[in-house]
Amino acid sequence: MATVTIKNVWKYYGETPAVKDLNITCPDGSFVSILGPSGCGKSSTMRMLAGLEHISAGDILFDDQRVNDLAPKDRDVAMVFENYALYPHKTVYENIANPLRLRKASEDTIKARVTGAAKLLEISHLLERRPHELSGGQKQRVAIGRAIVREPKLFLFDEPIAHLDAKLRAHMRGEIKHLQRSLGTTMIYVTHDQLEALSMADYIAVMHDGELQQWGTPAEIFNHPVNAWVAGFVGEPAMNFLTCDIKGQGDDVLLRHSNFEIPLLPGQVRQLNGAAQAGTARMGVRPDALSISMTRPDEAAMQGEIFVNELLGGDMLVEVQLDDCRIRVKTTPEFEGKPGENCFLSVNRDKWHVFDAGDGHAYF
Ligand SMILES: Nc1ncnc2c1ncn2[C@@H]1O[C@H](COP(=O)(O)OP(=O)(O)OP(=O)(O)O)[C@@H](O)[C@H]1O
Repeated sequence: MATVTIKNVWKYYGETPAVKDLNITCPDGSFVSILGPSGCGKSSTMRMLAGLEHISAGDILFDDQRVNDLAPKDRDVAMVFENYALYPHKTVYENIANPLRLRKASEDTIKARVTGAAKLLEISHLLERRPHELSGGQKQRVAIGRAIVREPKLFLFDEPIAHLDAKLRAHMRGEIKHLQRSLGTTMIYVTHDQLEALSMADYIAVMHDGELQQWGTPAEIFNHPVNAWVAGFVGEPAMNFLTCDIKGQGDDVLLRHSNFEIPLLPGQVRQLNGAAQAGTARMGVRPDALSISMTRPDEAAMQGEIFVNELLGGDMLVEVQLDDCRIRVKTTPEFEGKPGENCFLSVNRDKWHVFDAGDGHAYF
């Protein structure tokens, strides 16, 4: 186990920076997800942690040890990739045993660790098979087994379940989280899938364009995004954004859209801190922080027209045309409004956000 510190780390490929001044501390024994879209620098970060990529500037420390110049084999790190790279001609047992054989471990140690890992991963019955006789999920377990037997101080998982089908992915999310908890080994898990990060990690590092946008627990990232980019990236269905004017003075401040006006709560006025008063701002509201009705509930309600309804299992997602934009509302499957009908939307006033119209930082 190890505390992993990434300190002012940069990665350049030629002139182009792929990772820009990254600072992250992953506590010992924690499950940390590095989350971001394709090209944001996730894999470059992982490869620097593993020692597969030179660090252009900055330091990486495992506990107090600076590992910048340590060869991959000396870092005591086990990696699992999306491509599990099993040896096709070897049995599952031998695939899992391979790193121990390379270390010249004793036959007793190999047997104990391989059977232990197989039991943990529930693949004991597959030990004599070869990779072509396994499903995608089973192959991934073998790859994880091969990482576990090394008993490393750090696991690096790079999109390990991205290619599995949705049902198996959901299952493996739980399995990997459970595994990390039972082993207690620090894990850094790269994904572009916000649901994976939110459901598995103790802490999430959200990256965009090589830069760390936000570090926090899943609840902090989801409920208090630091900027409009994080707010829009995390959460499914995605947050709605509306450009509004901010009007008023003192404690009486309103968010005004062509369609509605919402008075800010006193705490929200303080958080705005005068910075965006008398200007434009972006209002952000998640689909489940809105409620929809067919009659006007109060003066502050937004008025729109139902564009389309989508039934998503236990929820109904309603897309509403609001002047020149569309916003999405989560409601129950019993909702009876039909496309083309007028409707009203109310905002849960504790659960909306205001972002700066310029740089997008969150006021609240
Ligand atoms: N070996 C390389 N040479 C040049 N540029 C590279 C190299 N590897 C990555 N890059 C560039 O660095 C940036 C970050 O790439 P990286 O693979 O770290 O992103 P990522 O977030 O892991 O993306 P993905 O999810 O698609 O794998 C991208 O713009 C990519 O094109």
